[in-house]
Amino acid sequence: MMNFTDGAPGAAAVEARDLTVVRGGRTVLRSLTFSVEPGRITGLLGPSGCGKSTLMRALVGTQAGVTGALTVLGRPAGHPELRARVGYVTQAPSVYDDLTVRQNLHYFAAVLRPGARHRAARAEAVERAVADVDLASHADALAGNLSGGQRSRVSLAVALLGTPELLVLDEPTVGLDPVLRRDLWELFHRIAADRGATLLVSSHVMDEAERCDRLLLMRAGEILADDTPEALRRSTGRPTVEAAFLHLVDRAAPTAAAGTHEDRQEQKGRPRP
Ligand SMILES: Nc1ncnc2c1ncn2[C@@H]1O[C@H](COP(=O)(O)OP(=O)(O)OP(=O)(O)O)[C@@H](O)[C@H]1O
Repeated sequence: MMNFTDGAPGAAAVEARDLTVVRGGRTVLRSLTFSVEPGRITGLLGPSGCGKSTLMRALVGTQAGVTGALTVLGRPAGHPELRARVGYVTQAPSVYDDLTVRQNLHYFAAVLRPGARHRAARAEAVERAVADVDLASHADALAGNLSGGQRSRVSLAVALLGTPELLVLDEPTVGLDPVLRRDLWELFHRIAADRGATLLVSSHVMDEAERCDRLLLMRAGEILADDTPEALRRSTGRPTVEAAFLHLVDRAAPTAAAGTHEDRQEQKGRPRP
């Protein structure tokens, strides 16, 4: 995979050009070109199966079958230097059920910053992350005894430990009640405003689109629109981002059908990874 030259100050947090991903012999992302502004919240929205998780996996360097150019914080996606600079929260909470919330965080903090000399800094980072996700009252509860939403927040706290410059969050609000969803979005905005971090947040809930600074609307492995919520509503003449998205889907329908045919042509000559 190619990469762009090192990022200058103010450069895009993510730059993709002709980014294509083939999974199981099928092209699931096709020739995407976009950039993600630093210090802002970009929403990655689209229906189930459109390729949001695949795109996020490509960004953090865990996806095979990636071609094109993909640069993250001035480095090729997956570069070892990015491990401490990028926080990634998968859809399935990745926490140890037999450890408490605090023990989970101490464990991951030790992986990030091993050694006795970092003990005080680790303890501070753990307490800050617990407070960030509003789990202080459950800090000593076993992760296995938490609700689904609470476990998701532990995962998010793990990603916040290293104060990452880029946070990649795959559907972080799934299964959360409206109050928690609102609180989490407030936290995302605080992280962007106070720390200057860049957030890429996926969702298939269109009302969450209105909370983002910028949107990448996806469908069937393609980007339908890359704009602010306001500009999308204005350019489509629709009152909500959801209505704008549906309008764009209807307009793009013939192209998507053509893409399916291309898929079939591509599959003929391609080895299965
Ligand atoms: N391991 C795999 N092998 C082959 N194809 C896969 C694999 N995992 C996912 N896919 C396909 O890749 C496409 C994109 O999947 P992806 O998980 O990125 O979508 P998504 O937009 O994140 O969906 P959701 O919102 O349901 O999580 C889908 O068509 C899916 O069937």
